Amino acid sequence: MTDTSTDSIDLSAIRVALIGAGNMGGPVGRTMLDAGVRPENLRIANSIPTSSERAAEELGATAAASRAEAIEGADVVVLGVKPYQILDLVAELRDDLPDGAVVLSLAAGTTLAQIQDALPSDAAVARAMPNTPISVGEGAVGLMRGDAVSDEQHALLHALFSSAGVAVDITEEQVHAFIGTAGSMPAFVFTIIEAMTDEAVRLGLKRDLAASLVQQTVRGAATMLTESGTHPAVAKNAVSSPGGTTVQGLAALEREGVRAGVAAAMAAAADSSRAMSRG
Ligand SMILES: NC(=O)C1=CN([C@@H]2O[C@H](COP(=O)(O)OP(=O)(O)OC[C@H]3O[C@@H](n4cnc5c(N)ncnc54)[C@H](OP(=O)(O)O)[C@@H]3O)[C@@H](O)[C@H]2O)C=CC1
Ligand SMILES: O=C(O)[C@@H]1CCC=N1
Repeated sequence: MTDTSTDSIDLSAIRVALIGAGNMGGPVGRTMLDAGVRPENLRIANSIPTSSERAAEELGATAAASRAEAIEGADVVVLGVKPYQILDLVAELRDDLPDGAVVLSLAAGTTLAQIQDALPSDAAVARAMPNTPISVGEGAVGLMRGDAVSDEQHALLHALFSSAGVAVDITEEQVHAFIGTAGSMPAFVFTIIEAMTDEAVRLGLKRDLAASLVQQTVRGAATMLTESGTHPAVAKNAVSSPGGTTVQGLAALEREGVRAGVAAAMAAAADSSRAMSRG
């Protein structure tokens, strides 16, 4: 996985069509606005005009009257619909795609080759595997580049995700691991945070305090590892006094199979991605 410099790419004249601004397309639109795309140059088309208008208002972008209108003159066409819809959408847009536009699919489990096959052979196609924390600039994006994507288009895609958190190039084989580790991971973390918060309430803390303590501790632990480069096992040992409270909790975690549970969740997401890609 590699990082790409996005220094000095001016996004103020770049036109983006966002077809499908839902739970993931919405944050993708937001991060592109944060990176410098102008609101009038981010045109949104959802399934029906009222939905496009609602999404555009929420993001501070522009609603298009139709999918065809959204992609007119676009430099980048982002496809944020569900995987089962994407090839029909590509077939619908095929004849109206502007020359020089790069098609960027967010869909899990639909390969570059499948999208490329539905388009003229010289069409530039890329995939992005984002996660929802890009909405706060703390997400991760894996970018997959099709053969017809030029160096300039590739740099443009990186620039569009420059406010997302981390954006790295990955291969389509790596995307399965990437989904387990980043794309689906927020849902696993949210579930664990919910469980910790509920238990803090059961132990007697008020819910507001419980929620803020759990979030602060999870955020703090992650920041500590990032900033210090310390191995998690070393950081864990520094919390664990001999015969103290932490070792009792850690022994319970191991007994309950938390490590195996986390690994199984990540592997299940990766396996599901691989199975979807096989069709
Ligand atoms: N959610 C996540 O965390 C992640 C999702 N993804 C991928 O992102 C894609 C979208 O997922 P998600 O955002 O969760 O799904 P949502 O259901 O939240 O959003 C789908 C969006 O597509 C729109 N849509 C549906 N049909 C059409 C159409 N014919 N033309 C234009 N827009 C249409 C919907 O509009 P309307 O509301 O009007 O129906 C909605 O805005 C999927 O392919 C998924 O694999 C990738 C990484 C993470
Ligand atoms: O659940 C899904 O299929 C999508 C892909 C990664 C996160 N959400």
